[in-house]
Amino acid sequence: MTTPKVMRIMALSINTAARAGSIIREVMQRGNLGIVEKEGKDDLQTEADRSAQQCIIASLSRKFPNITIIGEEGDSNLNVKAEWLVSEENEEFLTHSCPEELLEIKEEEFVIWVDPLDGTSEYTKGLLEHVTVLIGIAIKDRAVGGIIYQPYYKQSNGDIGRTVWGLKGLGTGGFEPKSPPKGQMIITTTRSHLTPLVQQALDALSPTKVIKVGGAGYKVLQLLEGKAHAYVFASPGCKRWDTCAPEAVLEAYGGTLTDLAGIHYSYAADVDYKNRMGVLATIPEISHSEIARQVPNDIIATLRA
Ligand SMILES: Nc1ncnc2c1ncn2[C@@H]1O[C@H](COP(=O)(O)O)[C@@H](O)[C@H]1OP(=O)(O)O
Ligand SMILES: [Mg+2]
Ligand SMILES: [Mg+2]
Ligand SMILES: [Mg+2]
Repeated sequence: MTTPKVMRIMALSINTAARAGSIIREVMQRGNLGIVEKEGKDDLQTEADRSAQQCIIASLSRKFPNITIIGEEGDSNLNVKAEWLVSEENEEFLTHSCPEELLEIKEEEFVIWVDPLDGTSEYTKGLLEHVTVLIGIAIKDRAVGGIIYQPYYKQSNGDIGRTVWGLKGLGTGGFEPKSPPKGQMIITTTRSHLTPLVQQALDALSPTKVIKVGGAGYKVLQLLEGKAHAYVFASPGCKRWDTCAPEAVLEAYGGTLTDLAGIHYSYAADVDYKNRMGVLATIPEISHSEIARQVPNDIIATLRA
C-alpha cells in the first residue's frame, strides 16, 4: 500500500522545519541578521526569515509540485544550496496510522502555509525561546496538520530544538501535555504588538494573570503546556501563516483557535491573508464559545470596520 499523501507531507514538513531551524541558528551565530523593515518597524524580516523560507518552500515544492505553498516572505528563489534541500521524510512520524478520513486526499486539495520564522521581533532582541518555525497543512479551507519547531528549546538531555506536531484525527506529539491551574484565567498575548484595543479585550475577560510572549506559535505552546488558558489578540496583525499550524496542533489536541468572534478562518489558497478579526484560542477544558461571548461587541465592530 502506498503511504497516504497527508502522512508524507507531514513527515517531510517535520524534517524540513528542523532544517529551517538550524538555518535560523546559523544566521544568529554568524551575527549579521540583515534586518529590513517590511511594512514598518513592527514588521521586520531578517536573513534567517528569508533563508529558512527558501529551504522550506524549495524542499516541499520539489516533492509535492502540485501543492499550493504560501510563505510569509513572498516569492522565493527555489534554486537553493543542495544542503538546504530536505528530501527525507521523518520515519518516526510515518510509524503512525493515517486517520481514516484523510486517506484519500489528493495533492491538489492541500494548501501549505509557511511562517519560516515566527517571532521575528523577539529573534532580533535575543528572546530566542519565543522563536518557532511554522508549517501549517490545510485541506481545502481547514487547518488539519501542523508543525511547530522551536529551534532554541533546551531538551533535558542537552539537545537543542524540538518538534511539536498535530494532525486532526491522529493527535499530537513532541511535548508533555499539561493543564493550567484550575480556578484561574491566565491569558497569553502579544509582547511586541500591544495596542489599546488589544488591552481593552484583555480587560474585558478579567484575567487572573497575563503572559506577554512573542509569536503565535509560542503562545499556542503556552496553552499546550499548561501555562495559560487562552490566547487573546484583538488586532488584525496576524496572517494565515501565523495561525494555520498553531490552529491545527491545538485542535488536534482538543482545543480551539478562531477569530475573536469565534469563527474559524479559511485557509483556502485564494483568501485574503490577513486575520483581520484577531485571534482567540482556548484549551480543551475551557468553553471557547463562552469566552467568545464575553468579547465586547464594540471590539468586534472595531475589528470588522
Ligand atoms: N502588526 C503586525 N505586523 C506584522 N506581523 C505581525 C503583526 N502583529 C502580529 N504579527 C505576526 O504575528 C506573530 C504573533 O504576534 P505577536 O508576537 O505580536 O503576538 C508575530 O510574531 C508576527 O509574526 P512574524 O514574527 O512571523 O512576522
Ligand atoms: Mg514577519
Ligand atoms: Mg509569524
Ligand atoms: Mg514570520
